Amino acid sequence: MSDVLHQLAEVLEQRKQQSADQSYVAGLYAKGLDQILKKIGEEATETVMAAKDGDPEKIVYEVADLWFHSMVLLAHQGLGPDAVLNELRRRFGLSGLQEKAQRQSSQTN
Ligand SMILES: N=c1c2ncn([C@@H]3O[C@H](COP(=O)(O)OP(=O)(O)OP(=O)(O)O)[C@@H](O)[C@H]3O)c2ncn1[C@@H]1O[C@H](COP(=O)(O)O)[C@@H](O)[C@H]1O
Repeated sequence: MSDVLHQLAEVLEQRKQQSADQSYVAGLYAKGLDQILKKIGEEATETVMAAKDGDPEKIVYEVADLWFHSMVLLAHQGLGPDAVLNELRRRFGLSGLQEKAQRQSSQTN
C-alpha cells in the first residue's frame, strides 16, 4: 500500500519543477497553501456526504481525493508519507504493547 504513496510522493516532488499550466499539482503549488487547504476542506466535506449517503464506491473515491490532497499538503510543507506512516506505526506499536501487557496480566490473574 505504501508503495503507491511513495511513488505518488516522488511525482509530487517532481511537480515542484513544473509550471502551473503543465499540471494540476503544479497549479495547486502556485496557488499556495490556502488553496491546498481549501481543497482538503472540500474533499473532507465530500467524504462526509458520501458516507452519509452510504455509497461505498463514492466513499472510496472521495477518500482517495482526500488522501491525494493531504499528500499535496505534506509535499508543500516539505514532508512526505513516511512521517505519517511512522506516526501510525508508532501508535500501532504502542497499542500492540498495551494489548500484549493486558493479555499477560489476564493470564497471570
Ligand atoms: N491522484 C491524483 C488526483 N486525485 C485527484 N486529482 C484531482 O483533484 C481534483 C479533485 O477536485 P474536485 O473533486 O473538486 O474536482 P474539480 O472540480 O475538477 O477540481 P478543481 O479543478 O475545482 O480543483 C480533480 O481535478 C482531480 O483531477 C488528482 N490529480 C492528480 N493525481 C495524481 O497526481 C499526479 C500528478 O498529477 P498532475 O499534476 O496532474 O500531473 C498524477 O500521477 C496523478 O495520478
